[in-house]
Amino acid sequence: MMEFPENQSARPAVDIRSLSVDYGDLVAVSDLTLSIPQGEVCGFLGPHGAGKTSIFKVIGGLMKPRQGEVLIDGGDILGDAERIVRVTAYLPDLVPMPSNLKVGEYLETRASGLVTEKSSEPLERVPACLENTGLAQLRETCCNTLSRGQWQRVLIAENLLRDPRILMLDELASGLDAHAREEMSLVLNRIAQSGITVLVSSSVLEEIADMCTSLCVMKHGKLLTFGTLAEVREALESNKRTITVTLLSRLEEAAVWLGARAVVSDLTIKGNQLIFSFTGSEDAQADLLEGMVDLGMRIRTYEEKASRNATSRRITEIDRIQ
Ligand SMILES: Nc1ncnc2c1ncn2[C@@H]1O[C@H](COP(=O)(O)OP(=O)(O)OP(=O)(O)O)[C@@H](O)[C@H]1O
Repeated sequence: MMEFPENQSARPAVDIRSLSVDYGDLVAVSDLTLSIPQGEVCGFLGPHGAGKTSIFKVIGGLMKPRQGEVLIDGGDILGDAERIVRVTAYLPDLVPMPSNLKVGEYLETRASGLVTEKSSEPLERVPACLENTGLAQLRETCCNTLSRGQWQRVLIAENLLRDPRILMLDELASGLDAHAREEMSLVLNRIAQSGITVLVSSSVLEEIADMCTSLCVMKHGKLLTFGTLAEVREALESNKRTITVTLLSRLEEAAVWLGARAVVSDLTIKGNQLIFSFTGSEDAQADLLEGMVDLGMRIRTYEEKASRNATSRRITEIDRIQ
């Protein structure tokens, strides 16, 4: 039988396998497996503490995981510091602005400091990076007069100087208005179309929904769901139900315990009732009830309702999983 060469385009750009990240006893990321195709703008969505930054730091070589692999274009990068520097770029949240440099000067200064195989390369890339981030008109503008969105784009341009394969942007869209988000969306999609895979993190779906081609929803270090916006919406909403538990005692304690479960969201206390949304399998729901009983909670009633109008819900309501 004739053998075909390996299909390069079918290979994921980022292949995360069984990744776990700890800080001492605290598990920040738990057994995460995820494949992201090339050219995606993939949003990592989850509440604070979900593990998003930890994943970016591992991929960017800033910390080592307890276990797992991260394959970029098919090769594991975690043991190869040189390759990590070559193929990944990580832009953390809140990078201060330089006071007195113009945008062009700033990028040229940063490019001159970069060591690559050909030292002239990053400098030569400055005009293209300005163009790709929609900053060509702002080349002569002082950095300290830029809006937050414009400054973020300068930082993206800076990260593109090294021509990475993966660009990771932590909390990129926080504090941007609708117009700035729209500009950012155009820039990120242009970068993705050039073959660079873009990973963006946020705790608010609305901030990144329009700029992402796929979403990875996380909570407590675990992957809840991964897919396109429409798929993620459907998965979350079709599986979501509202549970009302009436307790005879230990209401506050039960609320804290339930609030820490990845499958529970929107928890409210009303009289002696706990009302919350549940997103998970039937087994997970049975486990939850068993856990409450094991903890000694005295349950008088337990009622479940499917979420109403699931398909007509607005995108912003997915935020409630957080
Ligand atoms: N340096 C650290 N030392 C100890 N624990 C840490 C450290 N950094 C993060 N953590 C903990 O690891 C967990 C995951 O944090 P991480 O920053 O990865 O989440 P995140 O989803 O990016 O949150 P945020 O949106 O707040 O940045 C949290 O419980 C956090 O408190």
